[in-house]
Amino acid sequence: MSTWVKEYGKKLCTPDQAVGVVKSGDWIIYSYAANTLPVLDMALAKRTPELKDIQLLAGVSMRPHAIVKADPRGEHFTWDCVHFSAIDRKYYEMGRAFYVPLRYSEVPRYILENLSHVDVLMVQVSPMDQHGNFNLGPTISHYRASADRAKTVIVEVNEDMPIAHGGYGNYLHVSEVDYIVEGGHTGMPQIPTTPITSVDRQIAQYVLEDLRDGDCIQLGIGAMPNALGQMIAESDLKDLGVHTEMLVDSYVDMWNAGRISCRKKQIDRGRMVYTFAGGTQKLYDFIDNNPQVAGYPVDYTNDRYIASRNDNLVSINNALEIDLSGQVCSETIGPRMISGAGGQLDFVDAAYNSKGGRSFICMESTFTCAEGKQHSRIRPLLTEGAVVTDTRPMVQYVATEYGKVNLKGATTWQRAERLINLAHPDFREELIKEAEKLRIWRRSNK
Ligand SMILES: CC(=O)SCCNC(=O)CCNC(=O)[C@H](O)C(C)(C)COP(=O)(O)OP(=O)(O)OC[C@H]1O[C@@H](n2cnc3c(N)ncnc32)[C@H](O)[C@@H]1OP(=O)(O)O
Ligand SMILES: CCCC(=O)O
Repeated sequence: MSTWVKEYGKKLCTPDQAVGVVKSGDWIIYSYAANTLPVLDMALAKRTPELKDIQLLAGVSMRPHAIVKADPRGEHFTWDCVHFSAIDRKYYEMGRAFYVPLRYSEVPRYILENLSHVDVLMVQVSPMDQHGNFNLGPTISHYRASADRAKTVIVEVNEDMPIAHGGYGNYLHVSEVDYIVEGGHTGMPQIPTTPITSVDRQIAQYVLEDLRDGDCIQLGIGAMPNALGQMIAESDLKDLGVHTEMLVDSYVDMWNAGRISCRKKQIDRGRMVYTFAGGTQKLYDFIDNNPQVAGYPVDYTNDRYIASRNDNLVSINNALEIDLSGQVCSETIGPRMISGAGGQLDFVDAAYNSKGGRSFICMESTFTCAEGKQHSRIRPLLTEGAVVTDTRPMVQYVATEYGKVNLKGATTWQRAERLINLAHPDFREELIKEAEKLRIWRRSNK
């Protein structure tokens, strides 16, 4: 029996024994994206009545949590989230979740330097290999920093987790783990691709026109960037590279269609670089034991200097609204949290700083609310309480279904004119009147 198998045996315990280490007042690094903790979550939920003031650091939840069901009012566990998914948004609407305003690239440093204490890391892993390594599967993100900082490391083994190749930081070794829980076959969360609308296709078409063979792409979170991924798969582009934050199903389609080779990249040549992946089984099967994908910690993937070492880096991200001066809000509607800053600003910055790089902010020109009323996403001022995700000097191209414009170096009147031309025609007259009041409308504008 190898040393590592013996060590595994000593650390193996039941879920209840493992969560027994948690005490009131602890900070726990908890589930993130496809790294869910179905078994430890159930065990911890059973301890709800006896625990107080537990801080859970989580994000981009892809499965609902037993501890939220056991504590719907948040009297025992606080949900501190670095990015909201639709599930986290529900917790927030219940008054149950809080946001940590951060650029995603900064999360490892936040864990290492800004949290007063990190008591426990709970992380899902694939089964141990013969060298004593537990692979982190599709979520590398901030787990290396978390293991470095946490006083206690608990792993939950999922037999269904793919083995993801990486640059560094994609394994934990049994020697640094305190408790091992065997979760059996708990599957991977399945996130279906959102159907592509005709408006998504129109917007994506404007970006597609600007893509060139050999570009290195980053597609952001949400429906629209993934529509573009589908359209790239159907195009005749070739030798695309990938240096991104989130890997989704459309990258598999682009790969299978022969659009991606990563051969023109300046770093990680031949490899699709990402920090977390979420999608359907097709994506997890693609990652499994595939040396052409490389998972890295987020302070590598999203670092502007590292990402922009790739020439022709093109970032394509979605937004919720933009004001006439070019300030972009992608995370709130007024004061109401929708998602988070994520890696949007990281990649807007990195793409612009890459030789030949370009950054695109894309959005449908309108939003139809539950009452059936249409609202313009291009607004004179951002909705009161909205936060600025990308400051106006950072923003380069903006696209809606009415076209695309470049805001870099544009004056305030040029910005107003260009953005009003991207608005739905029903709102343009009103926007011009407001621009006049804001003194950003030039009489000869059209
Ligand atoms: C991932 C990478 O590789 S890097 C960086 C990418 N990261 C980012 O860009 C971070 C910021 N961006 C985001 O989080 C996303 O792109 C978003 C939120 C802008 C768009 O994401 P999508 O999933 O396409 O958004 P969607 O249109 O489904 O809207 C999300 C929610 O906001 C609501 N919403 C959207 N616009 C409005 C609006 N104008 N008014 C009210 N509600 C709105 C929707 O109804 C939906 O709510 P629900 O799911 O609770 O019912
Ligand atoms: C933080 C993960 C998601 C995003 O960047 O949008």
